[in-house]
Amino acid sequence: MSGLTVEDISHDWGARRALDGVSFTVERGRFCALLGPNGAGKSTLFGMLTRLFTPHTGRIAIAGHDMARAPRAALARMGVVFQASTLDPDLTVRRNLLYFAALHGLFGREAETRAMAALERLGMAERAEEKAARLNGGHRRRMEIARALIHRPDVLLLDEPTVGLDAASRAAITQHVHDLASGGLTVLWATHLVDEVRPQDRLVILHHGRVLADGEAGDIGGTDLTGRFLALTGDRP
Ligand SMILES: Nc1ncnc2c1ncn2[C@@H]1O[C@H](COP(=O)(O)OP(=O)(O)OP(=O)(O)O)[C@@H](O)[C@H]1O
Repeated sequence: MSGLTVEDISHDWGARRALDGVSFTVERGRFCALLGPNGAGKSTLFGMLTRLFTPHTGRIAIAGHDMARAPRAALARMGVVFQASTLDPDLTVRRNLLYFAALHGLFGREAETRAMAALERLGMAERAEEKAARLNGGHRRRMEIARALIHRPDVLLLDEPTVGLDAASRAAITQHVHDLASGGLTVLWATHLVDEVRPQDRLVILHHGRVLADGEAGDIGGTDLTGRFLALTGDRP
């Protein structure tokens, strides 16, 4: 069973074709980078994957659950970190997670245990009682990732999760999420930053709504993924 299946997905914003027959699958427990320049269609695809809107054609499946036929099961197996922050700045880190746990029907000791375990995984346990507003951008992102894991999803989707972070925070979060994939989580990581992709990652390059390359990053980019990416997307420096 694949972790994530995207089959022949298209979407138009008015006269503009944002996605044009996009297909790829991600094996379970794999880190997949969805790499594309601004306007490639990454956020539009995330909207489809999270059922913000429904594709008219094609098929999406999350951990084997078809999004059209079994949306509740599919969404229950998915954790999402959106591009814009959605934390409550006035609540503590722990309370933010407990609030989210309640949305998944988790309460009491079970919710507390899961919240602390998720924070532990992201190296955030010692921040549990701090208000979210006091955290720096990198720690806020880690907290959002911890929150997305609280219901133990099989698939984690992240839409440009390092935007606005400094180099050290970017590297730390990229490493944390690679570690999660090594632990069995299927990850789809949307980015326009080539340096977040590692040779052993699964890589899908999206440009003008089309998949231009799909395979292992090392095979696609060789020793110069940046050069290959720029050549494919036609944007030479
Ligand atoms: N709500 C919308 N209404 C109209 N057009 C849209 C809308 N959202 C996106 N688009 C257009 O669809 C295309 C794909 O945009 P999308 O935001 O999905 O790309 P992206 O890869 O996420 O880009 P970015 O990295 O800039 O976020 C672009 O041409 C964009 O202008």
